[in-house]
Amino acid sequence: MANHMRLLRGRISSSGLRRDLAREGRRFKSSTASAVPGDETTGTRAPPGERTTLGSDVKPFHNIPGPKGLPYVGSMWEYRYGQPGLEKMKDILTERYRTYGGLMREKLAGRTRLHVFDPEHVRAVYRQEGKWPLIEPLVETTQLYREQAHHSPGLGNTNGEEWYRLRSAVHQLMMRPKEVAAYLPMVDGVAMDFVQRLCDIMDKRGHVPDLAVEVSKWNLETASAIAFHDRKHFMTINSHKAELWIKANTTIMRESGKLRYKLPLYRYLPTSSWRKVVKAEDYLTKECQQMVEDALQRLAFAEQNGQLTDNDQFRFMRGLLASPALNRSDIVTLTLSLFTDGLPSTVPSVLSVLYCLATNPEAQFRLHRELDDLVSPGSPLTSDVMNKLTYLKACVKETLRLFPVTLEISRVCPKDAVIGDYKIPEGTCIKLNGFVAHRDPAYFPDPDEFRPERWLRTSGNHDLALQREEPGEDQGQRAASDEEGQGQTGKQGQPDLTTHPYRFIPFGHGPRMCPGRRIAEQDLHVVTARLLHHFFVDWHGDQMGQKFETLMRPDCPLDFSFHPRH
Ligand code: HEM
Repeated sequence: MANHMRLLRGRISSSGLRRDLAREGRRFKSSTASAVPGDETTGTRAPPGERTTLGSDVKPFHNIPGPKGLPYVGSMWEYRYGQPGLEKMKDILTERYRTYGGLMREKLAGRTRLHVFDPEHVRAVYRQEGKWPLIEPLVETTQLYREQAHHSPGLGNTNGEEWYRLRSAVHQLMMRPKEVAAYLPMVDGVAMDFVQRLCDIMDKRGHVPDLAVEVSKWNLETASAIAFHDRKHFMTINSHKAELWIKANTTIMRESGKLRYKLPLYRYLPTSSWRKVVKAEDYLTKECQQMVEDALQRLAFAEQNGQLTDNDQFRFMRGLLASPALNRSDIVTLTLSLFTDGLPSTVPSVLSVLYCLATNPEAQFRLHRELDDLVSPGSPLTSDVMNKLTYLKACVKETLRLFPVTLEISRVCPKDAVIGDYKIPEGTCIKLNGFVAHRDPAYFPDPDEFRPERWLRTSGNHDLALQREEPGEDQGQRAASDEEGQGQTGKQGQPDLTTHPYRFIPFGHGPRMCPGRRIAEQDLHVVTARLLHHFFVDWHGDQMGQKFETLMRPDCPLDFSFHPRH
């Protein structure tokens, strides 16, 4: 009990947030330094004509529409026990958007949240987020567990100076394209082994039992190759170990998603859900500590024996060790993030890409043609080849539009602001629900169709190039240039919403943009290239949807078949 009470002072507890807000206030006045080294994302300008200051005609916060709900618990019961139920969170939020419009206010267990659906309002939130944006923890139970166990909090679970210390230590290491491209040969090697693994285990119909688990093992193998410069054989001899990792991660994401919409009793009492989470977190942390220790020993041995012959050996570990700001606990937590964050994000995205291609044979044929031109089974995928796979990248982007992994991006308002003519008080918890724009015909014509072509444009020499238009694409520079207007101007001087830079930000934007983005994209591109070069993929199931378990994953049995093409 005492432990639970102590946890009230958690790193992103309300008092912690107040401290962070006070610090933020100081920095807004004084700081001109960029948020993370090499990042000049912030300080975006307001489009001409858009208000940024508080005036007498600004409407009060409580006038923002939203469900009334019960006293204190607010609309929590509707998510937990209403129709269509928590798993269908995406549908519930879409319905809320239809009912209340681009801004919606609701209360959940005493906490008022502002939901922001409209890309123009999303832009307004990003514009005032500052250089050290404040968030609610990505996974609240993980934040609480680490606080209790005195572990380093990890990037998505902390704010202020602690966040900056961690983020600046790994930012270049994870986000610099050159840094990530150094892992390409290893990532490609694992993807080729994965193709072989599918060939080995599929039945005569081309059906792979437990495909989601197999893709998860591929992801763990790729992540361990990057993190530890080691192949752990999770797809073969150590597959049982991988299954334990996958199970622990699934437990955390599932239970955490449920606990988010319950009264937070687990903060004071060891409820059954909380005990499951602690067991899973204990397992993952202990295993990761062991793997980090093992990697450090191998690295020391290689150093002592003059075996470190090139920079790519133990690249990630050496990068972490080179940062004096990081202690051993930070190194374990950051490595754990690299190792497991792909499970609930990259893995469902791979499954969704396969689904989109299997159910859109024309797109699949076009991709086959691109791959046949550029990829050869016996040769490694080089950066040069990857750069030319424009249709493949458009397929991945289009999949993330139709099947986004995250429903909400969190921000806490660092100072009083105006969004959509309403006053938003300092400290307001904001949820950016940009995914509704993904299915809005104003932003994406024929939004329910899988049309990778919408991401392609013809360049001067008639080659197809991938559009670079979401602000996250290049860390915000483009967003800054697009701040002049909605995007481009369409017919009759109306803003053309189909080019709005905030209509599609699957990895977020600004200094807190997903640091795993480049790693996730490389993993997705490479594995899709290898799988689709080798197989024709078919789908035999019903229409696939998504279910909510903190993040989004496929909601139905994965009835694919894989047919070798060559
Ligand atoms: C398809 C795959 C993925 C998607 C769509 C995705 C998406 C996101 C989004 C939307 C955010 C919030 C960004 C914001 O607040 O503006 C985020 C944060 C984060 N992601 Fe990812 N992610 C993916 C994969 C990964 C991977 C593979 C890793 C680890 C290697 C990772 C690590 C993180 C971390 C640590 C944060 C918190 C960053 C911070 O608060 O500074 N993500 N991700």
